[in-house]
Amino acid sequence: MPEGPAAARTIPTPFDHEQIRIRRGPRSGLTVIVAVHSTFLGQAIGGCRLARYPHWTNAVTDALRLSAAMTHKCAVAGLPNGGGKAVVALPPEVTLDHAARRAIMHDVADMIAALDGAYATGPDVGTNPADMATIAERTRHVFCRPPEVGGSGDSSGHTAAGVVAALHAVCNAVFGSPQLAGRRFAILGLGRVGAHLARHLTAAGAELIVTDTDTTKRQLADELGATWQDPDCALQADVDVLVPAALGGVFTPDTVPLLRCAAIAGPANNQLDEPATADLLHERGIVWAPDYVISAGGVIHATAVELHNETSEQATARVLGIGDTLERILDDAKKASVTPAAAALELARQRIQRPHAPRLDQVLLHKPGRTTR
Ligand SMILES: NC(=O)c1ccc[n+]([C@@H]2O[C@H](COP(=O)([O-])OP(=O)(O)OC[C@H]3O[C@@H](n4cnc5c(N)ncnc54)[C@H](O)[C@@H]3O)[C@@H](O)[C@H]2O)c1
Repeated sequence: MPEGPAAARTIPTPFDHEQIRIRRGPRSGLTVIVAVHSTFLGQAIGGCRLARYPHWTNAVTDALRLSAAMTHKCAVAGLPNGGGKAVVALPPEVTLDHAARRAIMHDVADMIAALDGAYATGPDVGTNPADMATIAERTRHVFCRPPEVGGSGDSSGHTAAGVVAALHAVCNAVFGSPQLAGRRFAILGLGRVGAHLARHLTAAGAELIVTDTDTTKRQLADELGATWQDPDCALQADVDVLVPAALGGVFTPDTVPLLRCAAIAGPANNQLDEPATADLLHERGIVWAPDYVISAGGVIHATAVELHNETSEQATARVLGIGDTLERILDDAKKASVTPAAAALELARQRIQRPHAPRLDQVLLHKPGRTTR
């Protein structure tokens, strides 16, 4: 390993985890993965994802990438935390009743408890504050339980608030005005965050195209007077800003040439199939606001309120700071003639140092090879 200042500023790679635990849950029978990417800045945090995967190994890949992105997210947000993620791999055909869901959450909770504070979880795709209350029955390392049991509740409104702050910054950088009124947006995914964004953008006077694979969400589109399109069409919509708010991997060498937007800014985690896709977007003149920068509102709010005892107003002010952070990143990128992705990574680099090499006894089942960077 090289020594000196350059080495000290090296960021952990996506496959450079401190701990990866994979276990078949004794109650649920499902594969549960907990990936702790880094605790260098503090306790690793990141949501618990409950999603369908063709095979549990796909869930491992997801956990590795998502937990690494959480390290970047926390660093850029200025949080004293590292990145982690819990993923439960649901086989495609399985449906869950109440008892099965509790069993899953207790399996997740026991794995978190065994990490002895290295990682704390919160809601993510497929889980909610009530699930966090179930996890809290077996470990205290959990965020966003419902307010009635002492947590800060659903984080999606705060995530959306951070994205809105980022959208103002993007519009300012790309169109010379932070105004959202009259701009055209396409929101891909009308889930918890996407629905908040759709309501906010409509109220701000923006023109909206929306989509979701769940066609029951069309009701919200009708309510808001938004144009409904199917997911493939919406991706190619002729809009000012595309707002990915569903799952990751949307932008690939195949989809980038189809895009007709000026900018992309949305909460979906891991939007690029590979980091190099940021260069393809840049070459097409499309400004990509790095997902981990602008989707940090939920985690910023939850940690401020639940860990640092800040008031909701103080926490909200921090969330809105995402707009300033993105403005700085877009400005740095322009000055250095690099992509916003590269400028964001440099900001993360300045805040993260490479953690100590993992102890072998911490890597219980799986330690993928280090990638070149
Ligand atoms: N909830 C938060 O606070 C938060 C915080 C940070 C990042 N994120 C990320 O934002 C994204 C959305 O989160 P959420 O909490 O709203 O999730 P959600 O599960 O509530 O919503 C996701 C929505 O996307 C839809 N969808 C799935 N595949 C789709 C596709 N191919 N095309 C269009 N729609 C599709 C689903 O039907 C669902 O309505 C996720 O990537 C999540 O990791 C969420």
